[in-house]
Amino acid sequence: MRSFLKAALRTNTLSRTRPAQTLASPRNRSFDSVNWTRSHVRAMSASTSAVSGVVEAARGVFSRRLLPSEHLTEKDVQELLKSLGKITVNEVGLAKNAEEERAKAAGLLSGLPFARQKDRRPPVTYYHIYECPDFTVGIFCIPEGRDIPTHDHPGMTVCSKVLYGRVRVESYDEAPDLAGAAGAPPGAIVARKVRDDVVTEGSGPQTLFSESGNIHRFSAVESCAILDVLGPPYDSSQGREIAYYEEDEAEGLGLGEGASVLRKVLPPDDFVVEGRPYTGERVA
Ligand SMILES: N[C@@H](CS(=O)O)C(=O)O
Repeated sequence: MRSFLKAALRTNTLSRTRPAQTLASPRNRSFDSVNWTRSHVRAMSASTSAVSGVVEAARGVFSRRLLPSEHLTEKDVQELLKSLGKITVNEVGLAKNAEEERAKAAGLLSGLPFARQKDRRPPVTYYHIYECPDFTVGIFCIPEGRDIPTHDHPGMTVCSKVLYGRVRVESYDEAPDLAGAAGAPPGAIVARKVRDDVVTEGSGPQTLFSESGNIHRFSAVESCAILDVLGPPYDSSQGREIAYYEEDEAEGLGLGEGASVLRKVLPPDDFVVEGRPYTGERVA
């Protein structure tokens, strides 16, 4: 069973009581055609679309190139980043969500019942757009105050674009060079925090590579949507199994300035990703 699904099933009853297709991630993303809405069908008539442009550019990076993902550089993903730059909430069917979230953030909907449901801890949602053996494309929506916990993308490259909202990105690089790193507790790695900032739609597309910024956490400062292209996909049979981490106390271990100790953990109990039917432009 794919690792994400295993983790999700392990984590909570909500997951177990829902039909399998409501759980989704790049590792579990098949949707039934009944989920397609009218707008989706309308979009099918378009012969090309900005979303198809992203898929085509991703093919150029992950399918046609002989270079393994581990060796990709900024230069190799430029076309893909350019095509991601053209995507807005309109192309992916999230204009209404974005409008509602902006209104909530501005306090305009504070009298309405759903605005009072903060304690319900809404889940992260996932809109599956496309997958093939070389890469996957989908959108994660993270409600304000929730996160995608610290995790890695072994041997993978990920190009992303924030479509709305504000997300804090904390990224780490493994740092075997740090003094004392070899003495990390079993099941832990020594890493350097290489990034801690807030990203918005205006920040433009971003990339993480197999050796840089590969471990990260997304925390929604405001509810946000992130379009992700991951290549190659997670696949435990190929050594690309997702791992989750928690930061341990590094002080007193003599690891040197800026060192973090990341201990491998199971995903938190309340971390659940629910699938939603994608209603945006169809991939030609
Ligand atoms: N790679 C994460 C999502 S993220 O890095 O945007 C996952 O597939 O769960």
